[in-house]
Amino acid sequence: MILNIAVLPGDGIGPEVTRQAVKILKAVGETYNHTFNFHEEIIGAVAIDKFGNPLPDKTIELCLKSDAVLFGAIGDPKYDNDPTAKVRPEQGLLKLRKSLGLYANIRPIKAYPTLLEKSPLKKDRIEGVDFIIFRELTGGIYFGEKILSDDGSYASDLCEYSEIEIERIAHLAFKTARKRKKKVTLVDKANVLETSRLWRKITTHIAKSYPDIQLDFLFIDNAAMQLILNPGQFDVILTENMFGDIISDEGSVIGGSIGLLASASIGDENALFEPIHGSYPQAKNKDIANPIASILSAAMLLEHFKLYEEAKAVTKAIERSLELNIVTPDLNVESKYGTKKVGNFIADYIANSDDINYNQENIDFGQSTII
Ligand SMILES: NC(=O)C1=CN([C@@H]2O[C@H](COP(=O)(O)OP(=O)(O)OC[C@H]3O[C@@H](n4cnc5c(N)ncnc54)[C@H](O)[C@@H]3O)[C@@H](O)[C@H]2O)C=CC1
Ligand SMILES: CC(C)CC(=O)C(=O)O
Ligand SMILES: [Mg+2]
Repeated sequence: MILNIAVLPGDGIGPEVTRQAVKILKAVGETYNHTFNFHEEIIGAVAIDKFGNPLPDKTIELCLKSDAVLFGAIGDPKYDNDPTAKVRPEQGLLKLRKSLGLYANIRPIKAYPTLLEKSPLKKDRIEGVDFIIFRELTGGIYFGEKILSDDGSYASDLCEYSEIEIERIAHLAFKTARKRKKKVTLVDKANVLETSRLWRKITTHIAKSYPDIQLDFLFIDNAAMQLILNPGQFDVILTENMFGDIISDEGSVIGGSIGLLASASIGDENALFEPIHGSYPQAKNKDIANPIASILSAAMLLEHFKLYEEAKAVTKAIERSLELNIVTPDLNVESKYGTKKVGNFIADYIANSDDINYNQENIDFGQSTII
């Protein structure tokens, strides 16, 4: 298969982790005889520094003509600490999602057997946990009209949703549940918000076309608690933009690190693959950021193009790195392995298959010649 992949590393740890994902895709391409072409462009704070624009036209054009986008992260403390900044890195990502019509952000969350002890949550609560959050990505409060009064004493963010925005992601969630444990939980705040009541009405209507799927409702405040108390109850969570953003970071605690959580942002015409974490500026250029979220996002890209065997090879290599404790310091504070070495191990494992006897003491890291 030939794929043209736009690579947007972005800011902070974005370039480091994305480099590992590209390395893994190159290993997959070489091992399974695919041609993956990579074209890089800027987005976020680096693009503001260069062009005064967090999403330059060239970047959108590249994404629109590519088969898929691999995104790193955006954000920089100089904007986070300046609430008056008019141009912000995050606007680049929001505009990109809107421009590409990426309305469904799919965030799988699972507890890896080898990491059960790494989570601050009790083992018996998280064992076997495996659910997916379907987060609406181009509507809601992030995209509604924003007002700041001239004297700066009043601000407003409008939360809006239309029927079609809810319908299209709800169908995706129900279809996915059909292939899983057949349960959809709509997370909202329908006791207070008009938009949430619209979500309930439309989702209840759509559920009639999926009689084999159980539809449950949870208010967001309760859902935030249930996610910690009893995460095993979830299969597919369907929710609006901001609630999905928040509960997925919370859910990452189940796996042991946000550095493990990948996502696919899907539209009718385009697809983008991105870790759920941000630019983690404290770790920039320190070779400590966990690259697995980015590498798993690359695996989701492969699945999107029905390259299931290839995606499996990536997840198997990741699982092996976790089993061998070849992990970054977020999963083992005493780890001697950094971002690059974890990436190298996973790339080498894919290229050499599991015939090699990986003896941790004998691993010659850096032998990966791919990047
Ligand atoms: N999709 C994106 O590009 C996102 C961008 N941001 C931006 O990122 C910047 C930092 O935001 P924060 O709230 O600090 O969120 P963050 O996700 O960058 O970091 C929060 C914490 O998560 C952990 N973490 C994140 N990524 C990790 C990785 N790969 N390996 C190990 N640990 C990791 C670290 O402990 C870190 O302190 C801000 O400018 C924010 O706007 C935040 C979220 C998403
Ligand atoms: C940085 C924001 C625009 C979004 C965010 O936090 C996310 O997509 O997870
Ligand atoms: Mg977020």
